[in-house]
Amino acid sequence: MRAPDNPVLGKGDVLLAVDNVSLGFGGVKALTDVSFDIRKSEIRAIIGPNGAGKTSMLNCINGFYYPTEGRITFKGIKRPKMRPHEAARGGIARTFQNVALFKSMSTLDNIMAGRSIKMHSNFFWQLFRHGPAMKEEVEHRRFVEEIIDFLEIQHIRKVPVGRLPYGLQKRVELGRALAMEPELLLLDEPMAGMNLEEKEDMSRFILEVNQQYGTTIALIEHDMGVVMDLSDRVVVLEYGRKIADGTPSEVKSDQRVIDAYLGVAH
Ligand SMILES: Nc1ncnc2c1ncn2[C@@H]1O[C@H](COP(=O)(O)OP(=O)(O)OP(=O)(O)O)[C@@H](O)[C@H]1O
Repeated sequence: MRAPDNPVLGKGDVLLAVDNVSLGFGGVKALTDVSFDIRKSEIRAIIGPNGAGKTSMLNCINGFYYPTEGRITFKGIKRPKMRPHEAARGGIARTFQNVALFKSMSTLDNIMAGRSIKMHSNFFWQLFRHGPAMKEEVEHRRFVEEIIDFLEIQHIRKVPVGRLPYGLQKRVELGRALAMEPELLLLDEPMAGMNLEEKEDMSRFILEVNQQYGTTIALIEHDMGVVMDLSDRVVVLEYGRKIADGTPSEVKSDQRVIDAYLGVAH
């Protein structure tokens, strides 16, 4: 029997399942037979040395790549081939290793751009900011302002993001992803390039998003302190294969994980 299109999942139910996924680029195998799941309302980390296949995995989950083998099931439904914007409409939003914002646009406009995925009125009405579009825009703007308050970025709401320091750009990018009200939020190295204070702020926001809104989060992160503090469960990849999966303390004491990280400068 086919699952309903929008099943109501409770905390701890499997939200996304990755089953035997492999991904190849010509002769290079980025992922080999990887399986794991992400449960509703958890913070799930994906870790591993450089080139382990972490970003490739996120790209499969949000539709940038389609697995060569295996399948991905989201909310109980085997995912058809889908593009990133379709995944976003389905409830999967992400941020990128290198910030991907509209640099000449303000913080507010970048976050509004993320919100546009939720807007229903057609282009004709939006063009004239009239009728249904007007009312809709007011509501969406209110939601975006809430995100701006939540992320404590009121002071930069009108600033073009290209002029902001990197740590703040990362925060705006998080805001844009939150504007999509995702069920699953994918964060690719959310702390990369940040100083200690910025990392603490970002950790706090990630925890608050998870706890206040119940948003399920999967993140790639190299800072092991952050990973161990934030995540409920950790999956470890090495050379495209899964080598461990468990709670932070289980993973930390796993000999294969210790070996994989020996000599790696993270
Ligand atoms: N578009 C692509 N074309 C060819 N090879 C690719 C492509 N994307 C990734 N790869 C290869 O797949 C492997 C996994 O790369 P991936 O970026 O997923 O690793 P990663 O764990 O995210 O690494 P890092 O921590 O350095 O970001 C690497 O060998 C990489 O060179």
